[in-house]
Amino acid sequence: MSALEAGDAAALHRVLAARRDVRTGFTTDPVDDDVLRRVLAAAHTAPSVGFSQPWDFLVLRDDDLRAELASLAADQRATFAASLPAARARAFAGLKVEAIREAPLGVVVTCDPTRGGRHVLGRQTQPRMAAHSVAGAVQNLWLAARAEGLGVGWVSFFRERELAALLGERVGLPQHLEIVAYLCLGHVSEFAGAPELESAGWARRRPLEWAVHTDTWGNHGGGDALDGAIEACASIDVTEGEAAARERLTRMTVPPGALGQMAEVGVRLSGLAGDCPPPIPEPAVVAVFAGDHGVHARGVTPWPQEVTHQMVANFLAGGAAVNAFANQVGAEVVVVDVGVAAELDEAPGLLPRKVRRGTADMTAGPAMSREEARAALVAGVEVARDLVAAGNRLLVTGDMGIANTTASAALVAAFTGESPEVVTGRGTGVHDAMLAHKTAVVREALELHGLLAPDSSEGALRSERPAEADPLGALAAVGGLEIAGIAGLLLGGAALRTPVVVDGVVAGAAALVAAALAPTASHGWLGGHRSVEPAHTLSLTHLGLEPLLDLGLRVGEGTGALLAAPLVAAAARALAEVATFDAAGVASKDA
Ligand SMILES: O=C(O)c1ccc[n+]([C@@H]2O[C@H](COP(=O)([O-])O)[C@@H](O)[C@H]2O)c1
Ligand SMILES: Cc1cc2nc[nH]c2cc1C
Repeated sequence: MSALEAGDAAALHRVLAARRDVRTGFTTDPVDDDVLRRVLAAAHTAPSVGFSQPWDFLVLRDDDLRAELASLAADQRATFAASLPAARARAFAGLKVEAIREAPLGVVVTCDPTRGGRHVLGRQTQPRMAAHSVAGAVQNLWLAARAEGLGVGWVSFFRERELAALLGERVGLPQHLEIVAYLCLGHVSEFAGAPELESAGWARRRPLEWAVHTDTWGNHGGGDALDGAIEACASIDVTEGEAAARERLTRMTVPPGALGQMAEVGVRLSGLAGDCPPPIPEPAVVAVFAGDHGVHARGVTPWPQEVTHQMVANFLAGGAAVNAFANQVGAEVVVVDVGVAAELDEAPGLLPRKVRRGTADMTAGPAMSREEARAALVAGVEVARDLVAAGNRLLVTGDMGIANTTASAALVAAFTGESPEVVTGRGTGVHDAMLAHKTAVVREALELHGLLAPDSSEGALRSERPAEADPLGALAAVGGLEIAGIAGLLLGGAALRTPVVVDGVVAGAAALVAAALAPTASHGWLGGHRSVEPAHTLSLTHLGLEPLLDLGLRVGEGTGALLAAPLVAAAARALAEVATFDAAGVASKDA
């Protein structure tokens, strides 16, 4: 008998679903004092650490003061806008982030971290519980306001101490208080059906399943993120979208076939989307997966292993080739540490997902365990999910890992059946003697793990490909953590019907692993460029991917794929924007 009446429970869920963070559409209608009191009373019933009730509510009506607050927020808005990649900045320009002047009331919700003295139950171990309690009060306020038909917008475009100082000066706000929320509150012309940021395409709602872990972290009800991605890839059916694109291409005001490879990219994007025109694949983000390699000890590269983490620092500081190219094409750069040997300091843009500190030497045993290979794949799928939920519509693979062209060559040999002599390349620029040694090391590793195709010395494409039967085993034996992460990104992107641009030889090796795990996933991938590494061309051919660019690049990091990103977007735009012969009144050619 303790549950609410069915109607009351349903009403509660309706309020939860109908609550919006409101930034547009406030009206000038005054808020009735009784209504405001009910809303604040709801906030005051929130749970709090040790029943300390650390909140206070400062109700602001003064127009001049609110105008000053709005100008503080405008400064922070400008700072944020200046930090954004071009495509994001364009989208942000159309978003409203506060209604400080338009809403008739401002409510500053504070937290007194000292309230109750020394012995607040539960706060001595977790001091942040005081502020968390205040956030609970804000949520109560928000829901009660919605039930009363009042809109609330929580504005965080403030530097907290700057806001506190201004409020201290103007209205006597005590300076020992923390400011948890500035809320715009008032009547609204309507409540939107979905969050404004979702409707604007800024971000997407994450499915509940991704957020729920049962018994073990990562178990989302019968499987992990990799299982989920592989299952979702199995249902990719490109037939309708491709057919619609091919049909539209025949009616577009260009001579038949004149769009060349751009048409094929448009067809591919439409196939993946199941629709034509496909969504414009912007904004783009490059995820640079970084890891070290035990095989480095065998002298397969002229560079010291520390260059991996030094280059990661360079990416995060914005000083690498990937940053320059990302700036040029308006993409974001994130770095994912799946296996760098060094400990990395926290930094904006760094996703710490270390599975282990570098792999082991693949010529002495497996580079990693199957569990570790799987964990890095899962990390890649989860990075794809997070980046897509954050609003990205094009994923670009990137890699950093000294000695990873050795691991990539070994994987490409194992998946294509080609010989070590054919697949092994010069990587960062090894000289002839080192190339011969590197090739021998690749052969040794493949032999040790039973991954060498029986007749692979002859160099032709082999029918017997030992890795196909056990892709995870091959990845664990001769792969790399960043290669596994990229394979996960490729699967995660395809699973979400979000195209992924494949970079150089390392991404090519990862794509072979991913395609062996989920063959239909490759419908979601585009060949960004052709690297000079021989293993790259072999993997692209094997996967049926036609590279968009051939610039003689061998940088890695995602550089070549980034340069191709605008071409991918242009292919989608052509399908959306090029008029048909009928619509434009252009005569089609005589039969
Ligand atoms: O992308 C490519 O095709 C490519 C070709 C040669 C080298 N690389 C990069 O160079 C590093 C590995 O080279 P190496 O010689 O140490 O194996 C690694 O960080 C890769 O991103 C990348
Ligand atoms: C300098 C340098 C930059 C790189 N970027 C990707 N791999 C790299 C390897 C080296 C050595």
